[in-house]
Amino acid sequence: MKNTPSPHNLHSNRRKPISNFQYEDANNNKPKHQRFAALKAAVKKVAGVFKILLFGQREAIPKGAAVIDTRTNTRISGISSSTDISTWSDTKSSSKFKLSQSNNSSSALSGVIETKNFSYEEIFKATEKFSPANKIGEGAFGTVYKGRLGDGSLVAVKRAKKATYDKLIALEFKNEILTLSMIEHLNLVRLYGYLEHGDERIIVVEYVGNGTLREHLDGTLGNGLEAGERLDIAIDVAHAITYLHMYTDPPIIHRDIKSLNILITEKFRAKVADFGFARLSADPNATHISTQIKGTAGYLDPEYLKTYQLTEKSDVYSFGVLLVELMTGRRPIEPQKPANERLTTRWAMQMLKRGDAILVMDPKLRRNPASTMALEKILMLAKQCLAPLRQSRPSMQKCAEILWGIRKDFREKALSASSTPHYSANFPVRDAKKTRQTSFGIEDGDSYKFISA
Ligand SMILES: Nc1ncnc2c1ncn2[C@@H]1O[C@H](COP(=O)(O)OP(=O)(O)OP(=O)(O)O)[C@@H](O)[C@H]1O
Repeated sequence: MKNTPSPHNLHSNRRKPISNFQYEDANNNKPKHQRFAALKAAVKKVAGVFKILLFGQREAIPKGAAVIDTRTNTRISGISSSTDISTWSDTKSSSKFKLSQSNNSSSALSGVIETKNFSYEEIFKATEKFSPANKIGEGAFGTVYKGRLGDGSLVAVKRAKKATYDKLIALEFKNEILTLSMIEHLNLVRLYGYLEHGDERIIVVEYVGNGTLREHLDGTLGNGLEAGERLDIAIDVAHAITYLHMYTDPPIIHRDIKSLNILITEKFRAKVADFGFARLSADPNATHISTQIKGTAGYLDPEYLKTYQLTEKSDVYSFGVLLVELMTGRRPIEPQKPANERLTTRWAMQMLKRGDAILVMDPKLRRNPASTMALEKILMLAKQCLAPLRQSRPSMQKCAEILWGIRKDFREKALSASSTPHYSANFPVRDAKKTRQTSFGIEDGDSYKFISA
């Protein structure tokens, strides 16, 4: 085994929760000037943590980092002048492949998180010989297993299909690894390592243990998501995509934002997964002309479909579809519904225009002034994201800001309503059925409290 960091080591530099900042109490007995210095340091620290929370843990990846695109004939596409598949050293004989820089081959690829080259034995052991009992999912890429590494950490092991292993899968595999290796953010699934060995292609990522957003919306998992939780999930996803668009260099376009690719933590927060289709753009100002379209039906930006030009605003469009999913609980395309309801976004937008937004609200959501207000405002944001012209769509950062405002109003309304006698708000409450604290939807550590303050 190589002397590379374990997943535990990789996390060793993780921030401390803000609740650890006990500066006021701890410094009460100190002289005034010391208290002031401590206060100043703490304020600086909090500001730093705020930046990290909002924008992820990494500084921007330096220019010149490897650029990759996928070229396929079926699912993936996107050939552009700025992409360069040759940045991969794809040696079949090697049990692993290397990352190299497109512009600067002299130095290691900085801005790329350290990952581990797992051995086949390690993975075999971690998944108990790829036991069907450990299978947690299946996608176009292959099968996903839950695994436990030697140090006890839980991981998700994505094993490419062998039967259909071809250039397409190879490109998707490399694309996902390269993209994941450049990002580190609380709301993005983290890469631990990979393995390329013979005809095996395996990606090892952080295990996120509470299913996909789609499963929660369908009710096949959990007890249903409340309005506050849906709002938190929307904000988490907005943060993740903002980070991809604005705080990585080159910017990353995810290209497959959908409820199936949003993983939910035990504390009902969201992590964006599945970077098989992601596009790294070397020049954010360049117009990328794809020869083929990639993405998922129902989420695809109509302007991208029409012009083959891919920009960050295609993710914004898909995010708009996701917002409608979150509010209605429905999938983007519902073939079983009456004709006027089959395209969920069109139906929802028509109802919003008519002033009947309440009619599209997920029947699983409790109706009260706070949730109906949030519904209307979120649908109004979705409408902007779904604008036919990409210039009219907001940036992901703007989406996040609007959502913060909605969450603030939602909380205030819910709090004032809950203090009214005989009023049964769904928020904040201790939900006995779910035995989870839904107060403010803040469950993933105190850090979230700070962000929303
Ligand atoms: N990190 C993870 N933690 C827990 N479960 C996961 C994880 N990654 C994937 N899964 C599960 O496996 C399923 C398939 O994963 P994923 O969508 O990444 O595979 P894929 O082959 O890349 O899919 P796609 O068809 O979208 O390309 C997910 O829907 C989810 O249920």
